[in-house]
Amino acid sequence: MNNPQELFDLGPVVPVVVLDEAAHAVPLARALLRGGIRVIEVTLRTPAALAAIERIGAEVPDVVVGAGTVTTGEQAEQAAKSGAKFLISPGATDRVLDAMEQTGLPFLPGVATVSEAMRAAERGLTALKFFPAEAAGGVPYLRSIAGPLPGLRFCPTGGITPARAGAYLSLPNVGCVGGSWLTPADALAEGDWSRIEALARDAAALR
Ligand SMILES: O=C(O)C(=O)C[C@H](O)[C@H](O)COP(=O)(O)O
Repeated sequence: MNNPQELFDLGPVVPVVVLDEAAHAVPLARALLRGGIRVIEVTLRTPAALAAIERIGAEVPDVVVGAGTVTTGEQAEQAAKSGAKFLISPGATDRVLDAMEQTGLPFLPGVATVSEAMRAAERGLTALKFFPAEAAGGVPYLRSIAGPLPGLRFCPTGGITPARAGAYLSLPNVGCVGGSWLTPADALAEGDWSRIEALARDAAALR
């Protein structure tokens, strides 16, 4: 995969995961895969994240694993070294954009305003994360900007629930949605993989 638009073809929902234990990475990825989810965003918010990315890449090759919460250039490099197949950032500073570009990996920079989206487009970036989706205006916002910014497609993330996801996915400028609801912290802590598999199955059927 080298085009970020291809991320949108991996399925309607990108699970956003916070992993405290690298040992949970492989059983989690397998549970998501059994439920029909082929993509996973491991957020770089915990010390276990890079090892988790490495393990999923090595042991669950049918899942496309990427890194989320990329907020520094160094994190972009580290994620690429750990085998991340894509990068996702909540924002779009020049430094982070440069670093993500340098990895050669497909990436989704985060934007929340029209000017941010236009700045990204000026760099040739047309696949973007819309974050924080619900707080920044949600479905009506994305619908409003589809006219003036017809070349851009978004992965809205932030505050999206299974009940809200369908409305986003019906918009022409939405490629997929991201969310942490598929991997609740208590299910992860308990190793409740069947619950996660069921949540994944419902999410995979969303579009
Ligand atoms: O970590 C990142 O890169 C982010 O930008 C934030 C996450 O995508 C959201 O926190 C997920 O949102 P929830 O589904 O509301 O939990």
